[in-house]
Amino acid sequence: MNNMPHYEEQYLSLMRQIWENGSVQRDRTGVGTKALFGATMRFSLADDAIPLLTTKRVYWKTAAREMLWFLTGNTNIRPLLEQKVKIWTDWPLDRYRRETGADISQDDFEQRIVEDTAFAEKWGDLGPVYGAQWVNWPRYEAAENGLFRRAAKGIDQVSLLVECLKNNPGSRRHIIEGWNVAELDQMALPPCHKTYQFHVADGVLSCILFQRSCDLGLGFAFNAFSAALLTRMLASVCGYQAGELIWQGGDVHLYLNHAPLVEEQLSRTPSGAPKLKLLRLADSIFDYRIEDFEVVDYQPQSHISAPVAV
Ligand SMILES: Nc1nc(=O)c2c([nH]1)NC[C@@H]1CN(c3ccc(C(=O)N[C@@H](CCC(=O)O)C(=O)O)cc3)CN21
Ligand SMILES: O=c1ccn([C@H]2C[C@H](O)[C@@H](COP(=O)(O)O)O2)c(=O)[nH]1
Repeated sequence: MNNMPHYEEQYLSLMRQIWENGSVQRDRTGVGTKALFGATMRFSLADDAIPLLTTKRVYWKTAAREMLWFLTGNTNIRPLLEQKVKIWTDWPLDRYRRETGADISQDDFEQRIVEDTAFAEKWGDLGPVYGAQWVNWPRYEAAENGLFRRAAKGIDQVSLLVECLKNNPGSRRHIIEGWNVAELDQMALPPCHKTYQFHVADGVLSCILFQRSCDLGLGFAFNAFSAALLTRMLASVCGYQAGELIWQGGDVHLYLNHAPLVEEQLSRTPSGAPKLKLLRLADSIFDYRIEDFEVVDYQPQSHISAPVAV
């Protein structure tokens, strides 16, 4: 064993700092948070290292399925539910209950989305969130009489990024941006992990993720894993090694009703060095499948459940 602090110590010390010194905020959800503004964590991605939390089990396949769904450009929760991924159900369900007054259970709502195509189209869409902006950022072109119309195909930031990483590695413009100001009001939630910037140095690809708002108890574990996975997929299709994930948070918070999670997690000690294996080199960033990913040497402590603030 070496004497380097475990990568997860950064996470636990940020959690402790927020819990002890964060400012109490009345937030949008009404739950209330303790928050701190501005934080950075750095995680190595070299030699298949992956920033998975070890002080609780993280269902990384859920996060990987979500990332693959972003890359398809789909914004409907139906393909997620078909894979039993339920992390986005609360928002459409909330809207359905509000707009119809129906008293439907989450299970029944999810089943209806999977079985009824028309229902899924009407009630399962999140609006132009991540995937829509990543691979189909809307463009407008001049039409008759000085009017404009939406072009059939939007801008595929992901494909452009791959080309740019391969052909112009020294660029300082390797960015995927989710914050489309003109469409924020149509989104179920404005993007949290809003800006990804990549950097190539000596054949090594690194990523900075800027996350404007971070639910440190629940969302972070997914966001860090997903960003690392995206970096690994990009490195692989571009022929680079993966270097580092630098995570930067704006409003980083702990929901006040996460006290049991926070206290339990802060009592635990991180251990081990999980690795993410990409089992196949895909032809394109869009060709990866969940079966292509394997995590080894991951022996986390038990899962800690916590309520999600809607
Ligand atoms: N308050 C809040 N926190 C979030 O992290 C979050 C949102 N809202 N809204 C949009 C998405 C949805 N995300 C979510 C939602 C739920 C879980 C969650 O419940 N995770 C559990 C179980 C995961 C599973 O079933 O696989 C966990 O313990 O990690 C995680 C991320 C991330 N985002
Ligand atoms: O990927 C995600 C998505 C969402 N979150 C969290 C951060 C906040 O707690 C809420 C979003 O609420 P806003 O009022 O829009 O900030 O969801 C996350 O951590 N990661």
